[in-house]
Amino acid sequence: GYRHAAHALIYCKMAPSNEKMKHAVMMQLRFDGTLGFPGGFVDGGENLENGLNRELYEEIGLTQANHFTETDYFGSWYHEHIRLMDHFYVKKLTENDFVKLENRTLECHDWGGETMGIIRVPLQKSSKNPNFYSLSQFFQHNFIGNAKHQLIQVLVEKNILPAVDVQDASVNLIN
Ligand SMILES: O=c1[nH]cnc2c1ncn2[C@@H]1O[C@H](COP(=O)(O)OP(=O)(O)O)[C@@H](O)[C@H]1O
Repeated sequence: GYRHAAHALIYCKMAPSNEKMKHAVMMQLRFDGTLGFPGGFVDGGENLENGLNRELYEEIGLTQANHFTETDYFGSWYHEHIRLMDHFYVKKLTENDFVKLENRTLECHDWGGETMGIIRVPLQKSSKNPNFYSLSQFFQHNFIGNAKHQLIQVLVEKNILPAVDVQDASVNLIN
């Protein structure tokens, strides 16, 4: 047998007045020092979405109004070496709801334990050097499991950044 986990990428579109950041994408600094998405193990008997919503309440204070459902399902990956089936969900929130979650994190059960920080993925281009993507530096960090791959796939599929820019940032370290 194997265990199940569920993780979520939450993002929002920023107000048009925000010229540098068109979107915000949430990730977290985990207790083990790596970057990943909020979420965790789903207990036996609990359905995936219920498990995910429970984990997201503990980590970022997700409330009923923003609960994940089957329509937010993105895909699953099996990690043979640790016998884990990881289920991935993606949801777009309003900027207001996104910011509320960021702020609530500091008062959550898991703060300072499993969750060492909620961060926004740096998506902006340098104003001085148009070839420079903050993302290329960001990709140099260590990510848990296939979180980096999940991030890349969502950035492209949800049209958060042009595919060519994501590709550039993932193959070139420019600074
Ligand atoms: O963002 C992610 N993407 C893919 N897999 C992840 C991510 N975060 C954690 N995992 C994997 O799922 C397992 C369970 O998730 P959880 O967040 O509870 O981590 P933990 O067991 O290290 O506390 C982890 O051991 C890790 O292998």
